[in-house]
Amino acid sequence: MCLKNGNPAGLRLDSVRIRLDGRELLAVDRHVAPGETLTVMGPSGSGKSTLLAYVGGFLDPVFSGEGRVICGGRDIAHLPAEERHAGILFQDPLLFPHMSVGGNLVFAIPQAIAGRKARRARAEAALADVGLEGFFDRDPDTLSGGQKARVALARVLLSEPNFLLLDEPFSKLDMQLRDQTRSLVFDSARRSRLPVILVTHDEADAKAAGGEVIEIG
Ligand SMILES: Nc1ncnc2c1ncn2[C@@H]1O[C@H](COP(=O)(O)OP(=O)(O)OP(=O)(O)O)[C@@H](O)[C@H]1O
Repeated sequence: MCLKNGNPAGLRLDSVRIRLDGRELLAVDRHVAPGETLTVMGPSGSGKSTLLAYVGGFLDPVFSGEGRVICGGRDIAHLPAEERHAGILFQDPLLFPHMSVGGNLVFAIPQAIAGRKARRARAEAALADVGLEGFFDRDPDTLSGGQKARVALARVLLSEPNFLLLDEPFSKLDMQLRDQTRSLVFDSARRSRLPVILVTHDEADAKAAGGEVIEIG
């Protein structure tokens, strides 16, 4: 299930509760509208990344999670990660080093889009959208941190996700790049009508995201 034309109903976290060693780590009830960002803040160890793992379908089995994650009108909380179509950005862009930038992007395009030329054209357009026209044949190791972050964003958007999960994606960028990359990410999410959950320690990230901020822990 991949929702075309954005995610019209947004994302609902309905009575989400996560426990570790029998103790409640976090409890969240929230709706994230299409194109909006829910920012999750809280001390180190409070469970912010764990919440993203629950929503994305990659919760470590040491945790027990319950509660519905409603996306596209159905509860996806029990689906395997690959059926949830989460677009995920971490601190490190994690591009495949043995592939070109273009290879990394084409790899993310859904199989339903057939034909080498069509797939390449999509990847090139996505690169242009993030200000990296002409980078298709570059080796990822030759890119700056900010350029890698842009490629990672282009890759996530090409995968046609239903929502975005962002785990401190700007924290390793220098100040100026941080501002640019934030704008690019949140503008792209708004344009694509994607609900976003952002985990951060940085108030400036929350401000740039512009949506509701919750504190856990
Ligand atoms: N595999 C694991 N086994 C046991 N405990 C774990 C495991 N992974 C995480 N934890 C614990 O679960 C709690 C929540 O971790 P999590 O990474 O979600 O916190 P966080 O709020 O994202 O922290 P930070 O801000 O430091 O990234 C922490 O106390 C952590 O030590």
